[in-house]
Order: sequence, then structure tokens, then C-alpha cells
Amino acid sequence: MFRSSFDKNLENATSHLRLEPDWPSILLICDEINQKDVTPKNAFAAIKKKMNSPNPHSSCYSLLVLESIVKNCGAPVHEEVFTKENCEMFSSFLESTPHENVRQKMLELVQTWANAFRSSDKYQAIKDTMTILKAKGHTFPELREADAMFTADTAPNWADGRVCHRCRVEFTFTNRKHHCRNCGQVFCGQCTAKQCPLPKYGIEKDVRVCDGCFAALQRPTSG
Ligand SMILES: O=P(O)(O)O[C@@H]1[C@H](O)[C@H](OP(=O)(O)O)[C@@H](O)[C@H](O)[C@H]1O
Ligand SMILES: [Zn+2]
Ligand SMILES: [Zn+2]
Repeated sequence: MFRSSFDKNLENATSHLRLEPDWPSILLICDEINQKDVTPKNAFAAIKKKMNSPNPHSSCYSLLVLESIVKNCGAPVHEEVFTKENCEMFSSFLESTPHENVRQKMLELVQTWANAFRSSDKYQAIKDTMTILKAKGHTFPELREADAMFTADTAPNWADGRVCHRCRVEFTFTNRKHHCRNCGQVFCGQCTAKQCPLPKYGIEKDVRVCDGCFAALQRPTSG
């Protein structure tokens, strides 16, 4: 039977002969999905098969592939993976696998994904899965910083208004509106004369922020 390059890469990435992850093959799989050489549907179906491999290494590596495509291939993969029935499948999978390391990895992924989509109601199913598993007494591992970063929030939408949110001066043709990228409020030029990066929103370059946010962001404790 014809083996696509995706099949070969998945075979390599989930081979039980591997002692450590085959990142080159995993990244090729992400590229193939992003380039549309393979559909998220077919990719996920093949990964699911590998998840159920009797060999714990293959099963665990398949979860690493799944984790990587969720991180690197965006919405098309999220829409394919985080359906209600797939989330229920993750739950029954981790409760039925005989391999403790596989169960731990699945728990870790459910938590990472529930956290990643905490502010989007589109993927309520994965959050429900975590709630149900918690209620059943499953203990989840510590959420890793790297995963928390992966779940960067999105910057707030911009508010509108007739006056500056800070000093209440009226906007005119010459006293124009500006927006703070941190709080999304509308301000006059004087109240948003400062700039800084907003790493929590994945913004590394200096962007316009209001005086209030600038002061808060300089304090070491502020998030
Ligand atoms: O200058 P204008 O043509 O009025 O346009 C304003 C600028 O684009 C502001 O960008 P900035 O926040 O980066 O200044 C933006 O925040 C305002 O909403 C816009 O009204
Ligand atoms: Zn102002
Ligand atoms: Zn602000």
C-alpha cells in the first residue's frame, strides 16, 4: 500500500525503537499539515491509531506528535481534535491504558489544552473533560511554565469613547484617539506617550500603552 511521506514520518516519530523523541520527523509532520500535504482529519486518524499501539513507547510518542501538531498547526487541527467525542475518547483512553506513563502524558495534555482554551468557549469540551476527570479523582501534574506560555492570552479588544479614559479630555480633530495595547482603552496622546513590550500577549516589540498600564507593568509582581 502506498505510504505517504506523512506515514513514513509518523512511523519514524512513533517507532518504539527510539530512545528519545524524533523531533525532525515531528516537525516534518507539522510542516506537512501546515502545507496541506495531509489533512488534519487524516493526520489525527493516523495518530489515534498509534495512540492505541500495544507498545507504550509508540503510544507515548504518538501523544508527543499530537501535542506538537496542536501547538504548531493552529485552528484547523484544533477544530479536528477538540470535538466532544474526541475529548471523551481522550478521557476513556487515559482511563483504559495499562501504561502509567501514557496515562500521565494524556492527563498532562488534557490540562494543558484546557488551560490553553480557558478563555475561548469554542472548545468547552476539553475543559469539561478536565473537570470530569478531576471530579473522578484524577490528579493532574504541575502545569509547566512552557505550556503556560503557549497559552498566551490574546490582547484585549479596543474600546471606543468620546473622552480620554484617563484624563477625560474630549477628543477633537487635533486631540486624537489612541489605544493602549495592554488594557485596550482609548486615550489622548499625552496619556499614552509610553511604549513597552507585552510578552504575556506574545508582543515582543515596544507598543503604545497608557500611563496606568505602563506603571503597573514596571512593577515586578504585575502579570
Ligand atoms: O490617528 P487616527 O487617524 O485617529 O487613527 C487612530 C490611530 O490609528 C490610533 O493608533 P495608535 O493607538 O497606535 O495611535 C488608534 O488607536 C485609534 O483608534 C485611531 O483612531
Ligand atoms: Zn488623557
Ligand atoms: Zn492601559
